Amino acid sequence: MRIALFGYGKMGKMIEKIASERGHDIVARIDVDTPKIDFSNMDVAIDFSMPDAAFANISNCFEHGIPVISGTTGWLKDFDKAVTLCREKEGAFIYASNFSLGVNIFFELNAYLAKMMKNLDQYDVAMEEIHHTQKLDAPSGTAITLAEGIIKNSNYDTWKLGQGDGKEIGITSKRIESVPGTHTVAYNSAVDSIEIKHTAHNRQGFALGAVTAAEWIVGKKGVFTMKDVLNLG
Ligand SMILES: NC(=O)C1=CN([C@@H]2O[C@H](COP(=O)(O)OP(=O)(O)OC[C@H]3O[C@@H](n4cnc5c(N)ncnc54)[C@H](OP(=O)(O)O)[C@@H]3O)[C@@H](O)[C@H]2O)C=CC1
Ligand SMILES: O=C(O)C1=N[C@H](C(=O)O)C[C@H](O)C1
Repeated sequence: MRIALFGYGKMGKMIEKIASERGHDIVARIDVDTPKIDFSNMDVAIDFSMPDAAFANISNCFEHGIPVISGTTGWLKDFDKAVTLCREKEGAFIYASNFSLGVNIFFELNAYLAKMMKNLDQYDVAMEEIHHTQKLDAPSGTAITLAEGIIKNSNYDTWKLGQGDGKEIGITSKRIESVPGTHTVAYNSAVDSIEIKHTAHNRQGFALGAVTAAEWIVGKKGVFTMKDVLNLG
């Protein structure tokens, strides 16, 4: 498969390594100053760039009929526009705030736990995410997906950065040198706490998930999620 990388930073380089090990060709490494992109020479695009760049990259690929795997976080204000354009152009699209198998299992666990806790008013939920100091967005995309999973399955109706209040899920974002990504969801009462936690040990899981999604999407049309790719739930 011929893969174009939009964004060739920490994730772009890890994806190149995993994709090459799986026998794929990296045909383009696109950065902010790439003068001209040859869309005729790629089967799929994988975008791990920057919040301000993602939507333009994704739109450009749809305009040229290229399926897109999108891992960049912090651009979701434009997500609905991307979905509409994908459908208009009969393209193919997967966005995931987190491509790792472990986090996608964690998303399911989070939804299940939220359902169990729904009517137990003595517990308040709180979330913490920890990432490396170069991360541009807060809270993390994964924390937002976890909050959405709780909102869908509980009486909480929104989230906010910092301390939550009543029906708000409070999310604490910490930035610590070189942490790949740690997420904790805690239900706290006066007598105990229940916590679920996912810890990424490195970036390989994210990259493998993105390459797996790219392998899966070629030849398909539509807007999909990692649940479709991984056959979860
Ligand atoms: N969904 C998931 O599973 C995961 C998502 N992420 C997300 O992926 C994104 C990238 O992460 P990471 O690789 O760590 O970040 P990096 O900062 O290491 O890499 C981002 C790269 O994008 C480049 N870039 C800037 N503008 C453009 C543009 N217009 N087009 C293409 N590339 C551009 C940057 O170049 P330059 O430095 O020259 O500006 C840089 O090389 C983040 O949003 C992060 O949150 C990260 C891990 C997992
Ligand atoms: O920026 C990162 O590094 C990561 N970003 C994603 C997010 O915002 O959730 C996924 C992962 O946690 C690493």
